[in-house]
Amino acid sequence: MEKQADIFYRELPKVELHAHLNGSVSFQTIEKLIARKPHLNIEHNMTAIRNGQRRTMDECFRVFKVIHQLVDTEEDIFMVAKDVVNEFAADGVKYLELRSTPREEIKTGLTKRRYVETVLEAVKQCKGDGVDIDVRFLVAIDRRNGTEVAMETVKLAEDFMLSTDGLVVGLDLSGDPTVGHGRDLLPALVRAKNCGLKLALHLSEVPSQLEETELLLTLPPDRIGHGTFLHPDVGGSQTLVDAVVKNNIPLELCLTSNVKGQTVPCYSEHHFKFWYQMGHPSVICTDDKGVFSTDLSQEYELAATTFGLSHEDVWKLSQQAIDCTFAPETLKQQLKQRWIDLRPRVFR
Ligand SMILES: CNc1ncnc2c1ncn2[C@@H]1O[C@H](COP(=O)(O)O)[C@@H](O)[C@H]1O
Ligand SMILES: [Zn+2]
Repeated sequence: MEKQADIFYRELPKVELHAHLNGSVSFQTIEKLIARKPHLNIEHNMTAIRNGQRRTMDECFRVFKVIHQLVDTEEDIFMVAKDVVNEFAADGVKYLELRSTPREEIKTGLTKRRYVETVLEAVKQCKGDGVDIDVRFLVAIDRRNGTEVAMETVKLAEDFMLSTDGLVVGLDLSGDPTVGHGRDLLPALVRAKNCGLKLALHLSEVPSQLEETELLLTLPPDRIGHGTFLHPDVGGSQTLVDAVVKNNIPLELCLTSNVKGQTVPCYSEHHFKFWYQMGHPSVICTDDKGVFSTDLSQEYELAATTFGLSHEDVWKLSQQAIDCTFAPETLKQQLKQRWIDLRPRVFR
């Protein structure tokens, strides 16, 4: 991260609903990982996209491969997860839904089950240390891996949902949007929905996904990641917009991710404007705070300065995000109370 957001945005209590674990690894943590694995010859410019830089989506997905090389043992995952949770807390995030793709690494003996357990152990340790943040986890399906792996992932998520006292709340569908098709993943997603896992799906992140989005909206998902190409002005359709509105599906919007990944030409043309003006539930998120060199305070500040939002508007935006979480009702109520308690400090 290169520039700090104004104090109002840092002190604003925030909810982060769209954060990929390995995309959220900070410069400092990358430093520690590089020191652990000098033989990989990985440099910082291979793991983060600095301000003013742009990458194609393809290049973005190559960055994740580099980070995955650096994060391939239980120890690495534990450290990364702890650091990421602490960093979000330090940025004023009070509730975080973290997502990650369970990975098997034959070389190091890492299994998908241990992968998830390790992330959850890190989350619990943070809680035990008194870090001021509530964390929940979404198990991610990488769309490139197809039908069978998706189904296995759902089964794993289901097991964890039942055995972790509500820490695992749902499923994410992510991965390179130019690879694979949602129709192959539909049976796994239907199963997930039927067993009570909440669904946060990356939809229409690139222009070519109209048909897939139409299909996956029939589930319907509980939240949509990006939804960049849903509306008719950018090649989507009114039918898609109507389906999202009718089902009241919140959108997770990640300004810097979309601008740096070049699916949106500039901040002022971000689809936040379209959905926010309609009064549709829209949640500002980071996506990959490490890779895109940002944090949630900065994303709120960027939304405010780009679209002329007052501090009061920004406050409402962060408060309304509570209702878009997959947290149980009791936790939502506690969070709403926190917002009330913290307000005088933020507006002093
Ligand atoms: C930029 N837009 C994006 N679109 C789609 N998927 C993305 C993404 N950013 C990240 N991921 C997904 O998250 C993984 C890295 O974190 P984890 O190893 O799971 O913790 C990536 O490999 C990709 O599958
Ligand atoms: Zn994402």
